[in-house]
Amino acid sequence: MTDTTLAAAPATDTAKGRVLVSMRNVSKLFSNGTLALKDMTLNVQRGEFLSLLGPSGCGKSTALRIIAGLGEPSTGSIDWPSSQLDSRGKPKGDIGFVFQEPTLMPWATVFSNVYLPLRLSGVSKSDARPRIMDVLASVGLADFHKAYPRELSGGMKMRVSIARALVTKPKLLLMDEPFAALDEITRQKLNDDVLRLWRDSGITVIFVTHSVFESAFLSNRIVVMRARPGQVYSDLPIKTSLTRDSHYRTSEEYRATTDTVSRALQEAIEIGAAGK
Ligand SMILES: Nc1ncnc2c1ncn2[C@@H]1O[C@H](COP(=O)(O)OP(=O)(O)OP(=O)(O)O)[C@@H](O)[C@H]1O
Repeated sequence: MTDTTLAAAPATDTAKGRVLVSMRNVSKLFSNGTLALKDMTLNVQRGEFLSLLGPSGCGKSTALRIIAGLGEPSTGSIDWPSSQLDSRGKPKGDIGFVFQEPTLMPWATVFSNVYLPLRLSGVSKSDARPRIMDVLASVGLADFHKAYPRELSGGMKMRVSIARALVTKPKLLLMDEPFAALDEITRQKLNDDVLRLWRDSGITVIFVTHSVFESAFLSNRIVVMRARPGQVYSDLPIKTSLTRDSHYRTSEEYRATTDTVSRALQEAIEIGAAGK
């Protein structure tokens, strides 16, 4: 007996205390006149694995960067209802970011790459060592701490990038198409690992992807965006009673989920193309 619950709309529980971060009526107009986001409102709940899915150019990365504080909204606001904020209104040390490129320092070992965010916040190497070795073990790279990036495969480099994002123990992990450049088998393996890390740590994840299959496998909520202007088109809770593993990938339930998400994405693409 399967239990897929998919509904086009309200995954937005706005109960205070459960919301980690809110985008409130966020618009972004770039200086070249591109309106990347218009009135985007999104409440991200603690502990969610939320995927932002949408056609190229719909503003997924822009939304993620604004949440991370790497860009400012033109209008609207980002609110952190229950986080301590620094003097610039950003949450203190609460965000890890993984980009599509692993962006490792080629001259530094795996250990030193993962140490970087701790070094920047003044943690000594000896204090950092146990945390670094723990996080490397959690991504399966404990034996590679002395290796250099050139000695690693693409998937291993991405694991280092994930370890570097997690070493500060952030509450929120933002991932911008992290596995798009990897082959399918490596991607599936990393999907399994990210799910395990999410389950074990209780961290909140916002994951940007173009892939219906990846988002349906990973997420407990998928926010489908439309383009021109970038906005939330559909908000889909993804529930399953099955363990998300290799059996789930071939299950009828997963197929039904991907069908529903594909339909929502297709509608979002058509509405964006028609400029409605
Ligand atoms: N710095 C910038 N200056 C001007 N326009 C920008 C800038 N960054 C993004 N844009 C534009 O804003 C829109 C949204 O871009 P964004 O990268 O957020 O979309 P996306 O959904 O992440 O796309 P993709 O899936 O292709 O990565 C696009 O039209 C893009 O060209």
